Amino acid sequence: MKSAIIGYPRIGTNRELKFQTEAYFRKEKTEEELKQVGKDLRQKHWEKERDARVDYIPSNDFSFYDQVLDTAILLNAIPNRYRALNLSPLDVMFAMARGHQQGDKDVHALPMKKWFNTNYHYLVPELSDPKEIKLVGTKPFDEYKEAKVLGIETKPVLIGPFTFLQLASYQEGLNKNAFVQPLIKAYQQLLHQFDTLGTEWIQIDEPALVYDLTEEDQKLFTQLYEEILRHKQHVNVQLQTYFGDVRDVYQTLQTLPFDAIGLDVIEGVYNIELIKTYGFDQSKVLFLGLVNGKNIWRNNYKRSLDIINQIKPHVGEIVLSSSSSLLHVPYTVKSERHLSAEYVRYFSFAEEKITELHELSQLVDVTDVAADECFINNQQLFENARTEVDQHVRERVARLTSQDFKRSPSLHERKKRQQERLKLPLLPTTTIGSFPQTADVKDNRRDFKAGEKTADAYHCFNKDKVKACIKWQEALGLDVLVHGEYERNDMVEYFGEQLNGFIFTSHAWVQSYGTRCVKPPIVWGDVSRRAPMTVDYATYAQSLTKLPVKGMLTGPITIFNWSFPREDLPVKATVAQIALAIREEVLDLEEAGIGIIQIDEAALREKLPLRQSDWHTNYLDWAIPLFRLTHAKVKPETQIHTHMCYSEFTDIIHDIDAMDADVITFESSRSNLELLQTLKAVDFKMAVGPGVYDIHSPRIPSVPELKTTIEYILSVLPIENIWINPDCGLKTRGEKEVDQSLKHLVNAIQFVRETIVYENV
Ligand SMILES: Nc1nc2c(c(=O)[nH]1)N[C@@H](CNc1ccc(C(=O)N[C@@H](CCC(=O)N[C@@H](CCC(=O)N[C@@H](CCC(=O)O)C(=O)O)C(=O)O)C(=O)O)cc1)CN2
Ligand code: MET
Ligand SMILES: [Zn+2]
Repeated sequence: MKSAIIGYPRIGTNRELKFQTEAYFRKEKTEEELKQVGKDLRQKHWEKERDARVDYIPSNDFSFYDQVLDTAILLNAIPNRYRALNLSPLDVMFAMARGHQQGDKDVHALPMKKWFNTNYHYLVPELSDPKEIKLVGTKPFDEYKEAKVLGIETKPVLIGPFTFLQLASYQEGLNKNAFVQPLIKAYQQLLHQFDTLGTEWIQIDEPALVYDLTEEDQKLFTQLYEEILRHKQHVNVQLQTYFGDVRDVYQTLQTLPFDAIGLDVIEGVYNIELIKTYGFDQSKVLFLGLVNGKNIWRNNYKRSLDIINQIKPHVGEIVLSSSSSLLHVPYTVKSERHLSAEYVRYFSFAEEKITELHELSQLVDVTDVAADECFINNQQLFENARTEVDQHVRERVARLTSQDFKRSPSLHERKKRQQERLKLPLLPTTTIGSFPQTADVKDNRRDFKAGEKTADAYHCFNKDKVKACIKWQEALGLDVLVHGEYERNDMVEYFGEQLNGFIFTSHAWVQSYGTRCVKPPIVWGDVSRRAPMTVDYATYAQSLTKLPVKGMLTGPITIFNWSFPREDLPVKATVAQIALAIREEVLDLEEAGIGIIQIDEAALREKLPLRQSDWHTNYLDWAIPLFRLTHAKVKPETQIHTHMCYSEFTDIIHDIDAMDADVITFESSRSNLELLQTLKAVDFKMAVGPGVYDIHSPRIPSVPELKTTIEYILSVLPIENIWINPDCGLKTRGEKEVDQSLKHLVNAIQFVRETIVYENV
């Protein structure tokens, strides 16, 4: 059997691409130098895959920022405001990704959204003129040729037109339909050009097929591919899906003239049923995704061989594949020099996964598998239960009763008591928690972790930062302060490092967006709290000021969703354990006199099942109560905040309300505050802080634009329910940017407050 992968990570084993790109942003590297870094990385990856004997090696899976943005540019979907900047193509791309502000030029970045149910973010293409949509780029051809020169035949990867249309945004008055014909033409040309190049295979990714599809969606999909494939000649076309099953179009896929279909049988377990029930066109190749592209555990060869054997009778040729792109896992366990071998042998990152694929593809053809050394070694990992059980934690979870999940008194009553205690002004201003993680902050942590600095010196430095941060916020005139999160490498990893049951890595970076990466901790065993995790810094910060300082925690759903989960325990069981640990922390903060506690659930929306029928039963029905578990026992006068990064929760607004926090802040500036109308429509009760500017871009918002935003918010929601804040934490920004942006924010709010007072006289 042959093997394939859908895509490989691209940030570099040591995040070379991140560091070089950021250096380019700072103008310390030239365009040529940056392009060379990309070229070297591509070569390294192709050679690695070739040496691991991957039969179908992807190309065009590389990107300097994001593959959806690349696709938009390939198809000429570049809004005029970016063209008008008169920048080089590379800088136009970065302007679309990050915004651009220089002299009198000032454009926002495109909106950024979650890539399906992952922590990766893509830029939302903006479609405004069907006449403009055409194949203008050459990236897929260039990278194919680049590999060819190295003697490597690759399979170029493209995002398909159906997914592209589903993910794009449309100018008023336009919708998908207007863009169907130009897209068909562009993809026909793509195929034709690959024919000319003699390319053997291309892979067209259509992950949007795993959503619930309406009849109209299904028609659109069929129409697109009937036309695109009508004049297909030499190049073989593989239609690739991932992150779920394709129940709505399974039979359509069989009848369309694809040469291969790629199905994920990890998240899309139901695909196995579909194959067994409806069969599989024998003239097509099945790319069978059974090495998990999103988790980091070794593949269980016995289970994989079982799946292959179940499917084999129904299918012609099978190629073994990853279940998704390997973009979502780190590079290699070889970089983990500090983790004990006892752990490491259970892990498989991208490099190990391509080896697993090769081993599996060999094992399929072995007659006596049970006697095969490679198989035996693999099975040893799965024979004995891996972890000990923490009986104490399991009992605590089992003993929870409905009272543990219910906060009283009512929100309305709490609001009065909290206002008596906090005495906040109208339209209170605050920030989301983190302040810039400048080089000195990171160096301090690096020195400490490398053993070059004592714990005392490490914390001393951080406390000085906290002190300066409090003074800074007081000078700015903010109302509710934060300590700045200087002691945290990341809002999830920090807690992972301190909780029993988690292990953490030193180099296992995964791209989150652009040059930003995360190092998700790994859930190894049962989770519990060893000791208070945040109380020291919180009380220290509060001791420096009379203004309230928010205690800052990450919620259990987000800690879980941004970790690599264990697979031997139901998800909700692990989340319940984390929730108990966070509850202890919440109560300790309250006990220490912290009056406002923020429990971030930035990732709540992310793992909402892709199919609506699963939303409640598989997720919200336990996730929302487990959030309440963390704060249900606090006093009425303790104010609970939560924060969410991605505000697409119109559909689940009642579930958000049921979290029963007192205040929620959320990202909204890149999505034009669309959520506000929903909040108004459902008479949302919690106080809300809709982010008034986008912190993911270095662009500084002006006072007039902030005023306009605030006035708009005031026109929709009741004034006594509104908080004013940026849309997320400030850790990725520079100090100067933050200072200016927050000055503008305070300036704008002072003006608005004065006009309101004036109008009310
Ligand atoms: N887990 C998670 N997911 C999230 C978010 C988030 O905050 N956390 N936010 C949303 C947006 N995504 C984001 C993801 C990453 C970052 C981010 O800033 N990441 C940092 C890394 C943060 C970190 O863990 N830093 C470490 C490591 C620092 C470091 O770079 N160390 C060097 C050595 C020091 C040096 O010389 O630079 C190294 O390891 O090589 C630390 O501070 O300790 C980055 O990519 O730059 C921001 C937003 C959605 N998903
Ligand atoms: C990604 S959500 C971030 C929340 C966190 N408190 C911060 O400000 O960084
Ligand atoms: Zn956020």
